[in-house]
Amino acid sequence: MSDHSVPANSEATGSAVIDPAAQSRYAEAAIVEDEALRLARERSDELGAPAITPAVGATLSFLARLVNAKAVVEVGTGAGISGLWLLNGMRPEGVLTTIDSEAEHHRAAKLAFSTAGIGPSRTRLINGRAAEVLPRLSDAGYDLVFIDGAVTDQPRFVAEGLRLLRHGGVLVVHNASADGTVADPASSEPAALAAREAALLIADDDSLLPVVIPLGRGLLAAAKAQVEPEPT
Ligand SMILES: C[S@@+](CC[C@H](N)C(=O)[O-])C[C@H]1O[C@@H](n2cnc3c(N)ncnc32)[C@H](O)[C@@H]1O
Repeated sequence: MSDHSVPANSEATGSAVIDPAAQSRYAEAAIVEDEALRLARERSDELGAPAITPAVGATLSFLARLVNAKAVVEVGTGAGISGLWLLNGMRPEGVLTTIDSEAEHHRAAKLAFSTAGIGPSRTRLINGRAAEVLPRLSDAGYDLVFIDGAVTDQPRFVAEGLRLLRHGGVLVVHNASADGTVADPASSEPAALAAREAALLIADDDSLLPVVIPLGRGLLAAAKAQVEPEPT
């Protein structure tokens, strides 16, 4: 017998329901990170740049591999944990463009990339505010866009990210749950409102196929159609 509590809707759906915390532990325990990631996590803790979890990292690698990513944009480099995972799934010659407003975070990320044996030609670190940097990047020039900045910036970054995404590419927003507040209909905190607005931008775009992946702080991923949808 499991000692996990069973959510109230399990009888109504008739499906076997596993405690979400147990599911999350299962997903995270399945991933083993290497020494470069372990060291990067230490630096990330010291800097106070909260990193994605291992299962989120594995999901990013998986998606990068799935879209055969050659060009990826990331908002929120931090100490480079998500960057390492993205690069792991990208094509060997692929380039990660990663933006962060904190030069210190970029120094830590550079160290993480070199520790992992990633050549400098594979990363383009742009130090600046994403709202100023993203508009300078090419339309439809990227296979995958990963957004991991402040939740309140998500609508602006999603709008820019969708412009950058090629057909058949994938957009991924981290902390789409706004630290769990989105699921509470009564919450009108700025972060919850912003995360909802970003999700609506995605939901309203007919070329996108979205999915919520409940790992880490919540991923909202959206696959862009291979071709422009027919006008209705
Ligand atoms: C949650 S951390 C990113 C962690 C990283 N993705 C990882 O998993 O290792 C968020 C990062 O976004 C950066 N950031 C926050 N707002 C930003 C903005 N407007 N423009 C650029 N970077 C920003 C912060 O400096 C911080 O390094």
